[in-house]
Amino acid sequence: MAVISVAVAYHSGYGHTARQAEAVAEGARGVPGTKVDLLPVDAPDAALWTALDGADAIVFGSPTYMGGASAAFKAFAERTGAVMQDGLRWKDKVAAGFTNSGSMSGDKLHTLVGLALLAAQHGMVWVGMAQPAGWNTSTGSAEDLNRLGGWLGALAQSDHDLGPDVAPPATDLRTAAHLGHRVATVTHLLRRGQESPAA
Ligand SMILES: Cc1cc2nc3c(=O)[nH]c(=O)nc-3n(C[C@H](O)[C@H](O)[C@H](O)COP(=O)(O)O)c2cc1C
Repeated sequence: MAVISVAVAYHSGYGHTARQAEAVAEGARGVPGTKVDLLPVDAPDAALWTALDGADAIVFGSPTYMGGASAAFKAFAERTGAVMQDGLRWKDKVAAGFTNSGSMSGDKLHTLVGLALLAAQHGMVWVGMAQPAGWNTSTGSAEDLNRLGGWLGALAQSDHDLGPDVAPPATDLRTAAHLGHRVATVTHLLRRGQESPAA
């Protein structure tokens, strides 16, 4: 079996989104033949760009600050312009995204849309949740997978008065792990397709 690599490229100002990133990584690691790198992007150095260049899939993650990605994540995203100008160097890599914020909605969708556009600008192949929304029936609960009902990427919510040791809650970490697992699975499928192209 071919080994594929998934990079989780994220920013976290206060540690909550870092917990979500770890859960995405754990979900990806659960797919046999998958190597995973957890990569903070707030101090981009040569090692970061080398790791991202070598990854088969990149999962972008940011807290939602003021209704969008954090300034630190945006600074990283702007620096990827050099990758785009270098002949779309990340073209055909798999991409996905996640975000965490204080409010249930918190305008998180806007952050995810920004992450998906970043991937589109790079010619990457976006993978969504492939998971129905939870907690939207009279018998549903906050423990449902995908309780916040996102399709484009994984959503998490962290109460403002709780530290990253307890927030986001386990239910959102399971949702993040689901996305990581999905990304690794799709990346393996694409790799197999590249190895056995249709006649
Ligand atoms: C500058 C700033 C802006 C924020 N803007 C939002 C927002 O637009 N919506 C929201 O729900 N929460 C907002 N929050 C709350 C954060 O998203 C929340 O505390 C999150 O858990 C922080 O993640 P982190 O610990 O990874 O930085 C904001 C927090 C900060 C510091």
